[in-house]
Amino acid sequence: MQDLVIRRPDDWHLHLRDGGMLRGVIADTSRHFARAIVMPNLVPPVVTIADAAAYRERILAAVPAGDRFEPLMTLYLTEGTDPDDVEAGFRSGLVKAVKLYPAGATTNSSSGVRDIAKAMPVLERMAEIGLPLCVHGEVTTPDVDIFDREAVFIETVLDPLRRRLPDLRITMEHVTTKDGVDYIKEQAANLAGSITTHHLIINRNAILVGGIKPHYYCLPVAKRESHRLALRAAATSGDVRFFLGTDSAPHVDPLKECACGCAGIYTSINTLSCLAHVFEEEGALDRLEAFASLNGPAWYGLPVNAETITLRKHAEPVRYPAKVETEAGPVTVFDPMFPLYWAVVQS
Ligand SMILES: NC(=O)N[C@@H](CC(=O)O)C(=O)O
Ligand SMILES: [Zn+2]
Ligand SMILES: [Zn+2]
Repeated sequence: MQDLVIRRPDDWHLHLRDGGMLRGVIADTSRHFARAIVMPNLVPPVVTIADAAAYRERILAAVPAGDRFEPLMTLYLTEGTDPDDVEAGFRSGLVKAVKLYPAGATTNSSSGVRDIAKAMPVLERMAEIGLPLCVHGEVTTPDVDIFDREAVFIETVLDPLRRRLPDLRITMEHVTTKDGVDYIKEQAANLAGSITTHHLIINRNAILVGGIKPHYYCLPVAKRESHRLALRAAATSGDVRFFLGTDSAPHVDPLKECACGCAGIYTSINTLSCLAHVFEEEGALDRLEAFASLNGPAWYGLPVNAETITLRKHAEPVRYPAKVETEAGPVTVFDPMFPLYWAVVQS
């Protein structure tokens, strides 16, 4: 038996959904994580500070009694977003980031941005006041191959945006490529990247070899092995610019197991077990705390959590349910395809 004590972690990219799904999944996060940056891609999306305040209340109402969990709210950037509303949300402390979804890039992104020039007044204001922009970094151009969409986004959208607004603080979310890792490392300031648990574990073979596996399909789609290795090196390096954003994205099974399945992988319940496994494999258990608990707060200008959690390595594999049952329906849990020995000791 081996114990590892780390500051209580936070999740810097999380989908909690709403209603019965929210009630079904929130405990898997609030059990282990103190805070999470909550994605605004509901239907309809969380666009205004009034939407965010109301959503925050619904989340808090769903947190199990006894858990202390702070949702960090984001606004969904549209071409009509009002800079004054965004600034008011930032000043009040409610809004911690604004999220850019290129229209059509991912789940519930149809209200996102088609022409970034139209969002410029908001982005300029954010650069002025220091409010971070979180980006789903993929182009949606039909002639760009799905495996190249992140690299092309960096070149054609992100880099020009950074040149135009160097003071804008940008989180490149769910980085999936070596190109993304390298780009972040090259920058002197104002750019950081979140990395998911599953992109440290699977490459694209998981989706396609031996039959099509919808529960390994997410966006950005997992890439080839060399990219996974670059992500692992970045996450376990201790570099302050990389931190955990699980992108745990629950969908009910019927919406994934069908002819046109949704993108999203549900990892909240076993993320910390998976991460301890990965960091141990990389000989970097001593850097798990930086990735999961320290680098994110530093980037978002928030205090590190005072509490700690203990991860314990057991002699026998620890078990997780294959599915989480919610009022909305069953949600399949991410299967890392190897046994997990680490688990959080419940206090
Ligand atoms: N990651 C995903 O595959 N899906 C996310 C959207 C997103 O983060 O792009 C979702 O909301 O389901
Ligand atoms: Zn995304
Ligand atoms: Zn996401």
